[in-house]
Amino acid sequence: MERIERIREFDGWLERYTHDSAVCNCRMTFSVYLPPQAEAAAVPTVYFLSGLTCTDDNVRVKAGAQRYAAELGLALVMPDTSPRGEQVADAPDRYDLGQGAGFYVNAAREPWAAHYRMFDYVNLELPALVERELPVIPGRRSITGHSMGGHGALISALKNPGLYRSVSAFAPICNPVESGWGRGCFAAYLGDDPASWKDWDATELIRAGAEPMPLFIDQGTDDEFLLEGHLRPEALSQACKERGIPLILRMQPDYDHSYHFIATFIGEHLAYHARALTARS
Ligand SMILES: N[C@@H](CCC(=O)N[C@@H](CS)C(=O)NCC(=O)O)C(=O)O
Repeated sequence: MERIERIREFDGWLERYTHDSAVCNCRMTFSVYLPPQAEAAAVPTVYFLSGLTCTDDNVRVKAGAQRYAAELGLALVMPDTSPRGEQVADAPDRYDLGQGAGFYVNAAREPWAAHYRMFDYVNLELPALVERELPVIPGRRSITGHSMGGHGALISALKNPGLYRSVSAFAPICNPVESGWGRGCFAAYLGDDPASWKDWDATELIRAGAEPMPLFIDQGTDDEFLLEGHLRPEALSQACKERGIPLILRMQPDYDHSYHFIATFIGEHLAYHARALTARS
């Protein structure tokens, strides 16, 4: 991998890398924040998966996460949201399909399947690379994300029991098979049979008996995408109740969908992950 940027921040380093991805079959970019503690010893890692229209850049400039990561001694890995490049299929007139909208699934249908394998990228290829090349503790990972990335974080944890010490999400798309955003992407990437979509939907995975794991979610009550029915935390909450999965769902009065909302609560999410990551196992 090639480092293309290195910025001093809170006595640690905000870095950006590009690398050839065998999984996505293209060059990928990601950012990582290494806290000051990483200069003395390897540290645990929190992955942050971003939402529609984002690159690795949005969270690192808007969430204010690095100050907390520096205090807590956590590395933050911030992947891109899709494969990129001229040879990668896209829907240029759509913000919610194609590049910037990988939806953290492995596409099964062309033209998408050639590159859109973000589930394997964020859960397999990227952690292997990060843990080989950077001062992080192998296997000691937690995951969070926003909106489409909150959906990505939830399915990553639910489909890979034991891979993450903890999972949280900001305004996640909880039940994409029932949301406009999810249906649009799933039909394109996975095919016309909605039954095949359920394997990539947190609420459906829980209904189908996913291994119990505590879930921690913050959701603003004034989020326009909540009000339009894209997010459906109530469906996830109901599934968790039926299956005995511990869910902390905090409905935060008056907050919207933006990074102002994320910036308000990111410190609490990182502290939650730090507790799980430093607990004796
Ligand atoms: N209104 C947005 C919809 C997409 C959106 O709100 N994206 C969220 C994630 S779902 C985001 O984080 N956008 C980038 C940012 O706020 O920096 C648009 O049309 O571009």
